[in-house]
Amino acid sequence: MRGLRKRYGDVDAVNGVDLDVRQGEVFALLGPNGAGKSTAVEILEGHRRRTAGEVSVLGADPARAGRDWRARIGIVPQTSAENPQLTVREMVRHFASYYPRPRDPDEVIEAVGLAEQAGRRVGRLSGGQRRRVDVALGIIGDPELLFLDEPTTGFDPDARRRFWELIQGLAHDGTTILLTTHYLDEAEALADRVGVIAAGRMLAVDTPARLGGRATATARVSWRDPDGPRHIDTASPTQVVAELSAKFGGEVPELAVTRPSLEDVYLEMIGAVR
Ligand SMILES: Nc1ncnc2c1ncn2[C@@H]1O[C@H](COP(=O)(O)OP(=O)(O)OP(=O)(O)O)[C@@H](O)[C@H]1O
Repeated sequence: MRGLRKRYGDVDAVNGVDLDVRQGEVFALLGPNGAGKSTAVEILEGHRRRTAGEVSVLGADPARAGRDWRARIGIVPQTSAENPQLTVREMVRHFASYYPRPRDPDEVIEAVGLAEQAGRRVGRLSGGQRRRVDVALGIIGDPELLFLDEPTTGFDPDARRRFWELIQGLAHDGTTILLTTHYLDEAEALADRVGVIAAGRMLAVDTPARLGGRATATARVSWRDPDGPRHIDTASPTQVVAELSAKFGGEVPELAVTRPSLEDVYLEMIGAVR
């Protein structure tokens, strides 16, 4: 996208965003509530009209692309409209019939961890289980490009880890993935690169490890002395650890070397535009 803008009345929801997501990449869009993430993603999906700017998705303009293009993308929207009367298996099979080359419905149900619930009506599932149905419907068409809008909201920790493995598997098989998330650990686990949006503008795009200068940021070396916990902030933690090791003659009690977390740099970044 180049110079993407979306205006609702007098609100600039997306205010001149440039972004390239590469084929085969997992890209995470981060940003506070109301930053413009869903608006941008829905424009890319062809579900929302833009006010201005250029957009190309799999070589087509989503505002004009047709059914063939639609069959090549998969969408897990933020809120879904499932039929509560259908069973999980009926629902997934039904969606499979929309696509020219769908994946096997039972395999997809298994992959999202719903094999045991396959015969249960969607309306009887828990919130997290319904979210897994959404994910199943997003991948049933075997998309080249998958959009995931806050996919793991409501997942328990085990389901989130399993979902990550599913996404890593899809990425490994070459699916390009654009996701939005409020979970920084999710972005760190999944994304090749992240983009931080606030107030409709892209503040930074980088790998999770390098965002906001994380990789070169001052490290904190902390340990326990006989008289209590100690720490030093330093640009050369290896040297500090070597000195401590010599001083203690071996193991340094409670030794840790830490750098700012992705959440630390993210919060600092969005704090600057509040
Ligand atoms: N249909 C609409 N009509 C008017 N304003 C809208 C509409 N949809 C979104 N907005 C406004 O556009 C801005 C961006 O909203 P958007 O849903 O894109 O944010 P988001 O980053 O996805 O937020 P969240 O993390 O809460 O999902 C907000 O100020 C929102 O109130």
